[in-house]
Amino acid sequence: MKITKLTTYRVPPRWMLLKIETDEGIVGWGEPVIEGRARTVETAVQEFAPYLIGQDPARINDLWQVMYRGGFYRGGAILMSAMAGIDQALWDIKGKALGVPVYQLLGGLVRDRMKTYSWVGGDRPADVIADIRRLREAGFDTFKMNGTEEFGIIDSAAAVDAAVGRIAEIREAFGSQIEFGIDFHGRVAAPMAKVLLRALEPYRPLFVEEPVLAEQAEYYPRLAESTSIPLAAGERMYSRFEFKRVFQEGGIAIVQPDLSHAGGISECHKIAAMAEAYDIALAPHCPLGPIALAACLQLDFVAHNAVLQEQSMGIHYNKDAELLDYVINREDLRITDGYIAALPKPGLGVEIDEERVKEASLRAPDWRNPLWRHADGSVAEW
Ligand SMILES: O=C(O)C(=O)C[C@@H](O)[C@H](O)CO
Ligand SMILES: [Mg+2]
Repeated sequence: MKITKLTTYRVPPRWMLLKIETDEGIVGWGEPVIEGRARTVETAVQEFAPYLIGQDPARINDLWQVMYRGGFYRGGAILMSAMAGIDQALWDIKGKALGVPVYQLLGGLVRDRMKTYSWVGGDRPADVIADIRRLREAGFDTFKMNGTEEFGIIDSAAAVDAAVGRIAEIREAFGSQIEFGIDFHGRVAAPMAKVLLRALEPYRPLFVEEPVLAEQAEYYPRLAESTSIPLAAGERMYSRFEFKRVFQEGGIAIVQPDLSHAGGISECHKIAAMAEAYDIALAPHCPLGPIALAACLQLDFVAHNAVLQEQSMGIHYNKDAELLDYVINREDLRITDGYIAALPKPGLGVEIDEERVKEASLRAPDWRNPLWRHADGSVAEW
């Protein structure tokens, strides 16, 4: 079998889907995208295309190594996202060619269903109580929300009280009937992370995510020493070579690689195994589309340490399109009582409605994340 064509579709809300065709008519789909840099990743995918066309799609490991080591400059958000989507599509092709789901090619199921969580509250997490009530009726009992709005390197007791007060209201309203992660989203600098973590301690969040920016990873072990709250990170780390330093230094209890940013199924499968060796839980990051989620689930079903899966249903970013808008059979990704069952279909387990994708690509936005500023006019972390 030979790769014959790569076609990228940028689509609402902010995703990009990749179709890889072969000379035997088998087609694989991937989701190479960095939110806010779709066109840049699209160019990176098209730069890989001349080498890939004519190659045997079954040789995923060699193609991955060529894409990674064949460039003198390597790694990083753009290239690893382009590679991630290509890798996902190659696994989709392999599974379809052999007539099995990808998880069968990775050693088979370690679980029958995977627990998911739902976002609440949006960029400025004001009224999350109503969101939680609505989603509990849909069967979810685990949630994630942003922990703060703009937050200063050093900030006020009032800003801390505002962040903590919202969490106190949640515990007051639901007690221990629900679990929730708090995403600091990199908005909190190291000096205030310790203050916030200590103030949140009494409300026992399931985890705090990105307690500091990924480029401040050296703080993870020190922050972990200061709190019993499990710390989570990974969405802005792009290869096992980045994750290994975090594993060695410690501090992270839950690792959250994004299968559309960190080199795809091949790379994240290795990251998951490394994490297991350090007794670190896996909770893949996935605020994206159906192919990214399907790729995550293929890993979740073979990784012993997988504990939670993010999915973007109803997430505040999904304007003009929702998680399941581009799949033919929405039942493939049905969430029942907060769980998704193992996807039985060959490949990644979802079938893409290409006509719908083509039509939507005519409306593709150039999504950019908001640019926030502090009251003094200086740039604030979003
Ligand atoms: O889902 C998460 O955990 C996030 O932090 C959302 C962030 O990744 C945005 O997708 C960036 O545009
Ligand atoms: Mg996050």
